[in-house]
Amino acid sequence: MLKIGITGGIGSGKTTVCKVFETLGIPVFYADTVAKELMVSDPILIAGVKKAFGQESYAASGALNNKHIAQIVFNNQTELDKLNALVHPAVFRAFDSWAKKVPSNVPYTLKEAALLFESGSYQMCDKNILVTAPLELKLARVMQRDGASREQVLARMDKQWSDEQKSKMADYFIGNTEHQSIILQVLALHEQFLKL
Ligand SMILES: CC(C)(COP(=O)(O)OP(=O)(O)OC[C@H]1O[C@@H](n2cnc3c(N)ncnc32)[C@H](O)[C@@H]1O)[C@@H](O)C(=O)NCCC(=O)NCCS
Ligand SMILES: Nc1ncnc2c1ncn2[C@@H]1O[C@H](COP(=O)(O)OP(=O)(O)OP(=O)(O)O)[C@@H](O)[C@H]1O
Repeated sequence: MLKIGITGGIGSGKTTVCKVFETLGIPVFYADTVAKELMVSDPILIAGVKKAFGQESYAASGALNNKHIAQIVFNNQTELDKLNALVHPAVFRAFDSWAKKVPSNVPYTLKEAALLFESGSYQMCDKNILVTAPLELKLARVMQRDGASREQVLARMDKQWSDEQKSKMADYFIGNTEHQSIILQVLALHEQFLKL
């Protein structure tokens, strides 16, 4: 089964692009979403997060206190490394078992991850796509989507590799500005992937 990784900086639009692939019947593994699910369901991970970031990492209901954790990790690289070391191996395992269950008649699958290159998970994929957009557009999108401040978004961007770094490792590119059609670019890539 051909596995294609897809990434892009915060607000580049990788999730939006993946929704277009899904309309073509391509199964997508959303690593960031799975990471969040595991953080409230995997007992070992929950214990690790509480130990690293305190009991207040979870509400009494068991819900994750995203704000508490984000406030710690996006302001301190050592704390972020701790969180990544807890979460990423669990996400890798989940991807492995997800991929095994994909029906054999599917031409290829996508793995969408914000940290595809940074975490090394691109190595689990045969080819990788980078979604790009200018910095100001990414900032505006995330500020609007999450109701976040410019500083909060910049703090996350600062913890991700630059597009320049990522582009050295990518095989394909999708530009996502107002002037570029993601639908046409996805269709063109889909045709290429069917021939791989
Ligand atoms: C820190 C947490 C609790 C903040 O939750 P919050 O709801 O505010 O953000 P959310 O998960 O929706 O992420 C939004 C975006 O932030 C960026 N981001 C998230 N985690 C990270 C990270 N570890 N490093 C750099 N950027 C990150 C990504 O661009 C992501 O798409 C959450 O992001 C988390 O658990 N992160 C660790 C898991 C992880 O590394 N996920 C990303 C790749 S698997
Ligand atoms: N081409 C586009 N036109 C209009 N809005 C867009 C476009 N692409 C993305 N957006 C919007 O920008 C926001 C960010 O997009 P999306 O969530 O797909 O980015 P992402 O790269 O997955 O971000 P994150 O790393 O935070 O998960 C969303 O609200 C989305 O609807």
